[in-house]
Amino acid sequence: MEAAARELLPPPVYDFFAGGADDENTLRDNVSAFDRLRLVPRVLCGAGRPDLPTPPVGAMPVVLAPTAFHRLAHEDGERATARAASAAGVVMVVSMAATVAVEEVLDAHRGVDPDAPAPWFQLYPQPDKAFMERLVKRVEAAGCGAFVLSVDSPVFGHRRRDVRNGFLDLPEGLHCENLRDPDTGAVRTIAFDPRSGWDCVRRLRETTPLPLWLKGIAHPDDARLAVRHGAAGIVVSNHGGRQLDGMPAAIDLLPSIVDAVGGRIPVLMDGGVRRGTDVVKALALGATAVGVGRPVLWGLATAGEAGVTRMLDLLRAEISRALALCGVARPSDLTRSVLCG
Ligand SMILES: Cc1cc2nc3c(=O)[nH]c(=O)nc-3n(C[C@H](O)[C@H](O)[C@H](O)COP(=O)(O)O)c2cc1C
Ligand SMILES: CCCCC(=O)C(=O)O
Repeated sequence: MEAAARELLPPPVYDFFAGGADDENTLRDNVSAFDRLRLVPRVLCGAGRPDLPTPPVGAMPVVLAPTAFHRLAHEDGERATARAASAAGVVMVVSMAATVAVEEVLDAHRGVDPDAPAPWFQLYPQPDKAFMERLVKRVEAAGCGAFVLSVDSPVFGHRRRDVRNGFLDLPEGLHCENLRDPDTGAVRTIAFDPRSGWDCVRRLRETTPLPLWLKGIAHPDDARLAVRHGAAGIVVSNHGGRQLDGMPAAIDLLPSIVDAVGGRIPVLMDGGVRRGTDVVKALALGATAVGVGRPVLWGLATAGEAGVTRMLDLLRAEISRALALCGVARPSDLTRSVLCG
């Protein structure tokens, strides 16, 4: 699907989606680290056909990671993504930098299956606290089920492809609709705030009763702090290799964080998940579920809603087959013993 999307997208847009920070070492490692892990199945387990539902996320152990600017991939943008997520019963994490307003994304989602798990909403900490509070209330009113605070972006990563391509602003007509002022119609820009600290988490928890996840946790000490600050869960992530180049692959960060959390809250991971066997490996290392970022964009670029649906169908079939081949009945039954060494 990536190859097909690359044919269709303007090269600077493909590069913005595909690229990572600086030398892209972390970007490449996210994928290759999965390939270095090997699975050792058990036989004659009599596990039957696997059952994929995965609380607290959805119909399978996969969520759609928040990615910016879906209308760069397809005219319908986040509406198309939401319809595919709704049909599949998986959680879509709507980016703060979505190019469709959260109310319209939620309408599209409800239009397919009103009983599907509600989308979650991703936030970057903003220095303007009054604005943050208004946005949180707006997102609650729209019907999102949780917030995901991305804590890995005190400044924006340095993406050399974008610098080379002069890819700085959204093209004419596309805007971050969640940052539009309802009174003036003006759209503000997303701030990346190096002064934000744990008080931002405290404040958000006081602002909303919805579960608050922290995304971009890499250090076990931060995982413990997240638990202490009442996070509903964490997402182990290096932002798809787009922030600090030189970080370990996300899958290699996972085990020590799972150990630090000790089962107190669910741990998700994202970065480099491309196959059902990658999902199995992450779950074996203690993740409750995984996020996929770029695969959603490739699906969108190739065929809009149908492309995202196709991507999710492929993943679902691969997860189911991999679980069956490992002799495991459900995602939560996976343990480290299925991994070699
Ligand atoms: C084009 C693009 C845009 C992204 N935009 C956001 C964003 O707005 N907010 C956020 O928290 N993460 C963002 N991410 C990071 C993803 O949520 C996720 O961590 C990453 O894509 C996972 O890696 P994968 O693409 O290898 O699956 C973005 C990633 C990409 C590739
Ligand atoms: C202004 C949001 C840009 C999102 C993005 O590119 C990323 O988070 O990687």
